[in-house]
Amino acid sequence: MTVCVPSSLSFVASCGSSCLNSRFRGSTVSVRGRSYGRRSTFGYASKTWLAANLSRHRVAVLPGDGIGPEIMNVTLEVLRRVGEHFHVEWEFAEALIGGAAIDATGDPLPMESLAICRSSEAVLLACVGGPKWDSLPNKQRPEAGLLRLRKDLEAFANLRPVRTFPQLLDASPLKRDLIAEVDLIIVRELTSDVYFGEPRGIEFIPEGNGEREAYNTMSYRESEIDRVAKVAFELAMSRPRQQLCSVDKANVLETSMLWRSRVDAMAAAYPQVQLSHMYVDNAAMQLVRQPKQFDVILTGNMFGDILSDEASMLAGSLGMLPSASLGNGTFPGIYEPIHGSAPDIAGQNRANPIACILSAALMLRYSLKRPDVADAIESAVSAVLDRGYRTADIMSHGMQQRGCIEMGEAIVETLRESLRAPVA
Ligand SMILES: NC(=O)c1ccc[n+]([C@@H]2O[C@H](COP(=O)([O-])OP(=O)(O)OC[C@H]3O[C@@H](n4cnc5c(N)ncnc54)[C@H](O)[C@@H]3O)[C@@H](O)[C@H]2O)c1
Ligand SMILES: CC(C)[C@H](C(=O)O)[C@@H](O)C(=O)O
Ligand SMILES: [Mg+2]
Repeated sequence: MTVCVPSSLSFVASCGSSCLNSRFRGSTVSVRGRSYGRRSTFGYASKTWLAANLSRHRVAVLPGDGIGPEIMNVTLEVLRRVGEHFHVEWEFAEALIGGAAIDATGDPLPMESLAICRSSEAVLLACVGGPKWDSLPNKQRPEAGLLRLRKDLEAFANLRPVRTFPQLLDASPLKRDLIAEVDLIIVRELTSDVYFGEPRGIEFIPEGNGEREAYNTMSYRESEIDRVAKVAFELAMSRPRQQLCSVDKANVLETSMLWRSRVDAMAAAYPQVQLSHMYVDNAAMQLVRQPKQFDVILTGNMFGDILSDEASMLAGSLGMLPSASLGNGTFPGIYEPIHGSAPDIAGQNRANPIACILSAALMLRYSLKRPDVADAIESAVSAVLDRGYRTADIMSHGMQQRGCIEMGEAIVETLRESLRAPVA
């Protein structure tokens, strides 16, 4: 099976293609009788050069709820800036999801949104949910729209990289030495487990004097375990340490027992990978005791959800962690920060847009095959942190606090400065 993961890794992936843009309509300019291509901020490029180097990408943009529109606006500005420099023409196809979609259509994932996502090369999503919709029946909640999107696009492998920025070591409540140079990645299964298992429900117990019982089903098929385990093994192969820790609860749960046996069986095909297993309760503790012991962590949907929020504190904040949700290449990948809609700070210009911006960088790297552009964005984020700019969630002594918009402007400005030279 082909798995849709970074082309920079040692195996092939197909996540939608970048296409040469024959429709580009930039103005041409004439200098001393010679006709040149479109004048960019940075200089002139020949028509032939432009024809060969222009790319046009259609991206579904789903701002969602709460801080979603704020961080998405900033992220799109960053993409526009790098687009100008690298001659990437964007088609941002905006679509509704979550509470915003419920308010407009009654459905957290309208058919039209799904069609827009399916017809795009990648999906860039901010976050969904909020107290306004918390009392709706489960299937009508904003979160149900997100889960349906992941399932419909068969995005079964959710990659959640956790890297500490050296500039943010004091932003974490954990000790500097403990978190310096953490570089791990959680591969979270995303379309099965107790999130999707049937039966599920809340019912009155027969003869229970009005008492209700709620139940969910944790289930995994072998094929579901195998396909995500393969992603994790391949990823581990591509990394210098080549270590894989599979996290489960195989001392109690049948799903985990099956999980462990399938992962063990696959290990024979990857002799270079050093495989270990860990129970999830121990893994939660080890992540804060000695996070540098981890390289690639493979785990199920619910354990991965919880462990990744915990791991975000290694990087200083939930507002720092991006993610990529990938399938086998049939459908576009979904790129989303791991955090939620942060209703407590929504509408206050206090959100950290970096997780969303870094998710856009992952999109460029994985789906759009533009690691050069992704690098530029990641470097600009790092440079802005070097300058001491911080949103409230990563603020520490002596740094300069900025709002969401100002943080975005600083990143765009940094890109403007660092990308001054024309593309050769
Ligand atoms: N992928 C998603 O869309 C997603 C993920 C998690 C939660 N949710 C939903 O979001 C809503 C709120 O859930 P929650 O409060 O448990 O989790 P949350 O992630 O929204 O917020 C948890 C805490 O982290 C802070 N935070 C999160 N992102 C931040 C950012 N970018 N910058 C600064 N601070 C940030 C929040 O202010 C809050 O204090 C719920 O409706 C939940 O279902 C959605
Ligand atoms: C909102 C919710 C459905 C979602 C999840 O549990 O997958 C979120 O917590 C996440 O981590 O993306
Ligand atoms: Mg979560």
